[in-house]
Amino acid sequence: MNDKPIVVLTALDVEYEAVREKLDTPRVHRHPQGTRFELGRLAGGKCRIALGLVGKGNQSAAVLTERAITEFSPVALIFVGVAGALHTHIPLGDLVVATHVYAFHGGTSEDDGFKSRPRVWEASHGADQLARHVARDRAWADDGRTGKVHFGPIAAGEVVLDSKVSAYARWIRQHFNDALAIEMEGAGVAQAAHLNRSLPVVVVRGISDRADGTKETTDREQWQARAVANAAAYTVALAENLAGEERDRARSEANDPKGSTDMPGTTRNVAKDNARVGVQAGQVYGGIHVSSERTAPADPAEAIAGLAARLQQARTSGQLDEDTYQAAQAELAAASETLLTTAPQDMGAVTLALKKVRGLVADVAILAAEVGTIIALVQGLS
Ligand SMILES: Nc1nc2c([nH]c(=O)n2[C@H]2C[C@H](O)[C@@H](COP(=O)(O)OP(=O)(O)OP(=O)(O)O)O2)c(=O)[nH]1
Repeated sequence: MNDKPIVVLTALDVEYEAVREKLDTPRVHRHPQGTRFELGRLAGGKCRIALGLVGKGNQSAAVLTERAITEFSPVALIFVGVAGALHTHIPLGDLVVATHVYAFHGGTSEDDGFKSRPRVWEASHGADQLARHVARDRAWADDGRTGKVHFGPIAAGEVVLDSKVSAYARWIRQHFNDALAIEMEGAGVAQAAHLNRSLPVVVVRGISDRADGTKETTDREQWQARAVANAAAYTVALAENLAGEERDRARSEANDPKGSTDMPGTTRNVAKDNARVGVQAGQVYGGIHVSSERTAPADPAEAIAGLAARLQQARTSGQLDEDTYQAAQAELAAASETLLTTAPQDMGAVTLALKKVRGLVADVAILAAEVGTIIALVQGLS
């Protein structure tokens, strides 16, 4: 089964908490640069979520979206948060899902005034259709939620708008008249996704104020928490649907590999003790070309570095759990260190550390085999 997660990003703690509540026993996933994601399945559902907090603003949203995409290779990305309404027909607590995101700050300042040069990102057709379907279905509101989902453009900039009459308010009304809501992260997220082969992104915003000078009051009345609770409920339903579509797609490709340019589903083997798995295949079409997947490096240090990278991939794909991954990396680091500081005839400690790694990754046959190859390389040094 294809088990790539859906990445869900948020800017504020109140937004993060609203989504986190929906996860069944989330576990921390630490990025080497310090970003902490939480991975978990939706309670009562099948979809895996990688949840992250990007903070306020388009810049950090773009950087951390890029980081999340690289780390998890997700099926799709959803940004969930609050926003201010730009049209009076959208009440507090309703949701706005972006059909377009305007980066409204772009422009040129000339003698006769400021000319707008916004960047615009359009939601992908498939994601937009599915988001509308989920909104119509209203199963997400089964627990009595009354919020409505509106589809339309969202304006994303670097300011919190809390006025009807300020220069910003006039500027937005004049140039982005169809924008339904205003916020500060959608443009960064959309740009990062666009640069990643146009990964499908859905921006979901719960309306928590009217961007009209009353934000302090609506914040005090807890509208952020109320609005984002609606947004999180809708997001859960959307994520399950996005993941379901991806499963259907993977299944139909596996059943009809001729119509697909990708490899059908991956076959994963678990080899224990002395068992070995040669080739296991469901159906084989056409001529068969067999070659070794990788040429093993002759240098043990290089081989250990390659293995460290593959351990990381195995952790990301869920083949290795966090504790096993950390323990294996620690042994690998010890092996590397000893390799550098020990004479070639005295490699016992390196071999021992590598054997511990092999024991730790024994459930992932391909990794265990790779460790075996490195052990042989190291033993060949002495
Ligand atoms: N409800 C609402 N949310 C907005 C607006 N503009 C805006 O960027 N957002 C979204 C995106 C940001 O992540 C976040 C900003 O809201 P906030 O409550 O943190 O704004 P603030 O900086 O004035 O808040 P504070 O820390 O001063 O209390 O909410 C807006 O006008 N209304």
